[in-house]
Parts: sequence; structure tokens; C-alpha cells
Amino acid sequence: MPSMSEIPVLTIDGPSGSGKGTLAQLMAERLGWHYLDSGAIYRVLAQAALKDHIDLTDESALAELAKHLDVQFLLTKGQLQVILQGEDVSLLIRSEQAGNAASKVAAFPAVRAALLQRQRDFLQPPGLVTDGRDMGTVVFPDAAFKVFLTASAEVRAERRYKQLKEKGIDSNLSDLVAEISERDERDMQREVAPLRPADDAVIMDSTQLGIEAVLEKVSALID
Ligand SMILES: Nc1ncnc2c1ncn2[C@@H]1O[C@H](COP(=O)(O)OP(=O)(O)OP(=O)(O)O)[C@@H](O)[C@H]1O
Ligand SMILES: Nc1ccn([C@H]2C[C@H](O)[C@@H](COP(=O)(O)O)O2)c(=O)n1
Repeated sequence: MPSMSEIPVLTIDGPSGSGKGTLAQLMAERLGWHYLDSGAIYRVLAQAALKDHIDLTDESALAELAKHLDVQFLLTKGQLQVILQGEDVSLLIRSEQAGNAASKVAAFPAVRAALLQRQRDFLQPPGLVTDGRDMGTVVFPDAAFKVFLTASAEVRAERRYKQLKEKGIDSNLSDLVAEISERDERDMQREVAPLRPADDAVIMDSTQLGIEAVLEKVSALID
């Protein structure tokens, strides 16, 4: 049994819609490693707060909720199912509004502190692939492999527009560009664990790269 520090970790951080989740799930499948979608934890916390009528600006109530959050993540055939208090909220937490609410609750230091160990508990043999904003800087600073995935805001908004359309959800491209930029700004400017590349991360720009090409580049990094 390897010690915790010997378990390999691949962290993938980056702004909203850069393709972190897609890449992380494919890499986890390819490597046979576990997968942590850290953004889903913040999304589900915001969802739980709305359900319990907790104000999204009430840091101590949110931190208390975070400590006792009853959430399960099930990865079946490449699909992540998120269960909050027995209810499947996988789809509900994927809207832009839910992402925005997650970004607001994630800015509070007490909330982040309450969720830190929960994220580290995902570290299990044979390895872990994780995506988020502070995976390589704060949660897994000793990770063996770190990627910071980025793409232009316009391309990210176009991908999101297509993704929503495929789900039958109508959206407006210029609204999406504005929403994505606003969320990135909040995630980058917050005082605690802001979105930024770790000093030892490999920075990849996927503006001109398809999913397969990104996957091959990251696989080559690990090989
Ligand atoms: N390199 C790529 N080329 C084209 N489309 C991509 C690429 N990477 C991801 N996509 C598509 O872009 C959309 C957003 O990707 P994904 O959900 O993985 O981004 P994300 O960074 O995890 O976003 P968020 O932080 O908001 O959860 C998806 O529809 C995905 O299929
Ligand atoms: N490690 C993380 C992951 C996510 N967040 C916050 C900031 C994001 O805007 C929001 C939603 O994340 P997504 O599902 O889009 O990856 O959650 C964070 O602060 N730290």
C-alpha cells in the first residue's frame, strides 16, 4: 500500500469553460485513476444554501453548511452523478446561474477551509485526476503533474453555447461571454486561493486545439 504522498495526482486548473472537466474525466478513464470535480462541490454547496434559504453572503452559515454537506459523487461510465441529500442534482448544478452562485460562495475563506479536507480525501490509490481553480496551488500543491488549461473567453463562450444548445437550453452568446468574464474576474481577484497557475504547472491554451489534441498533449506529459 503506497503512502499518501506516493499516490500520483494530476491537477487541471483553469478558467470556466476551458475544458478542464472534459479533459479530467477522459484522463481519469485513460489512467484508471479516481476523479475529483472540485467545482461540483462548490456548486452543490450553493444549491444546498438556496434550498435551505441561506443567504449567499452569510459566510459563517455557509461554512457551517459546508462542514455537514451530505453529498455523494458517483462516476458511472464517464458520467458524474451528484447526489445532494439523496436527490440527484447533477443537471440542476450545471446551469450558468449555479456556476455563478458557486463562484460567490467559493470566495469565502471559511467556506474553503471547511471543504479542504473533503477534497483531499479523494486521494486514493492508484491515483487522482482533479479539476478546479486551486488544485495545483492549494489543495494538492505536491501533485506530480499540474496543468493550467486556458482558452480565449470568446471560444469558451462558444463552446458553452453549443453545450447548452445540445441540452436544449436557449442562451445568448454575448450574455455568455459577459457571464464567463465576470465569473473569471471574481475567481481571479478573490483573496483566498485565487485562480492562477501553480509555479510548476504546464500552461496549455486550447483555443485552437480540439479535445483529442489536448488529451494527447497531457498524456504525453504523464508518459
Ligand atoms: N478543446 C476543446 N475543443 C472544443 N470543445 C471543447 C474543448 N474542450 C472542451 N470542450 C467543450 O467545451 C464545453 C465546456 O467544457 P468543460 O465543461 O469541460 O469545461 P470546464 O472548464 O470544466 O467548465 P466549468 O469550469 O464551467 O465547469 C463542453 O461542451 C466540452 O465538450
Ligand atoms: N477548486 C475550485 C473549483 C471551483 N471553484 C468555484 C469557482 C467556480 O467559478 C465555481 C464553479 O466551478 P466549475 O464547476 O465551473 O469548475 O466554483 C473554486 O473556487 N475552486
